[in-house]
Amino acid sequence: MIVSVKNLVKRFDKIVAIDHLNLEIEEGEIFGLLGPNGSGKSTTINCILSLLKYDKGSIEIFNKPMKPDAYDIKKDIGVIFQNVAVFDELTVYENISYFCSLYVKDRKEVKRLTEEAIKFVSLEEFTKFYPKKLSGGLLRRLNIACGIAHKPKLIILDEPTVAVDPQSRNKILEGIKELNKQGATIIYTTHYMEEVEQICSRISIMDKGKIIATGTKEELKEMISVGEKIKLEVYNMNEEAVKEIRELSGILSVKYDNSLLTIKSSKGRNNLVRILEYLGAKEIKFSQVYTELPTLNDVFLEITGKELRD
Ligand SMILES: Nc1ncnc2c1ncn2[C@@H]1O[C@H](COP(=O)(O)OP(=O)(O)OP(=O)(O)O)[C@@H](O)[C@H]1O
Repeated sequence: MIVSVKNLVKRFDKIVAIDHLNLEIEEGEIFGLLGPNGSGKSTTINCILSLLKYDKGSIEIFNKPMKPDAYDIKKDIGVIFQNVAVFDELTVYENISYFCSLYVKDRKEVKRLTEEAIKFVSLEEFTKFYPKKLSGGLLRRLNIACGIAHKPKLIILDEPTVAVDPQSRNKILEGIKELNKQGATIIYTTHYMEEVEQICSRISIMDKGKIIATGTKEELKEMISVGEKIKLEVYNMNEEAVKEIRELSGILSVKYDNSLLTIKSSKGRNNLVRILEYLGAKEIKFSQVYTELPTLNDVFLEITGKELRD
């Protein structure tokens, strides 16, 4: 086991930030911790890293108890925090080299690893730049390079793509997949469901300090009753018709707003056929039919009754 968290409880005075949380992360996973702002993702990470004292529970990393002075464990962990943490007085090259030298003593090896990290995040043209001269996306890439240059076995990224342009975001996500291919286990926290769907092999969904569901994205979507979302543009719909569609078999909910009819149906075949037959029989005209499979937001909505919000 790479990370094992048992019964973790963390309070800030009266706020219970983490409420009896359990996590097991195995070697080779890209593990996603998905939850809205304030759900407890960063607090969980800070406890895992022994940066925060917790009230109850136990944490093991690489099958050894994690403690504030467990340097043998820490040298094999790379952390990339939400807030960029680099030195303004050092250039791109000097920053990466500095962070790498905290873990690696041999100077030649530090140079080799620094150059490799620069190449990995495509900052070759910016090695002599100071952080203040970098755009937001490039700065994030520097932050990542500083966290991974020493080739850690476990890489923890806490919301590394907040306020990043789409191009840098994709580069970051592709980079994470590559680090995983090279052998690193990844923990990735975010409130963007698309990101965990794109890269994570397993996902835990958090809300109010608790893990409310865990599985692959397919398993999570299997847990809920929504099978698909059907959207149709319909122009002459009255309340009676909305009510009758709601009563068709396999229909979970119906919303009609601004000529758009949104229907959530349960798993199973022929839901769309039944709706179209009904509209045909009632001579209700429609155009544009879209169907969507459930998203992780639907999973969150069904379990918690509220939107994950993107
Ligand atoms: N140092 C602190 N003192 C008091 N309360 C805190 C502290 N840090 C976090 N909290 C509270 O603990 C809860 C969990 O916060 P946390 O930052 O872990 O959530 P998060 O999921 O990482 O959210 P975000 O994406 O906004 O960082 C929140 O209610 C937050 O207000």
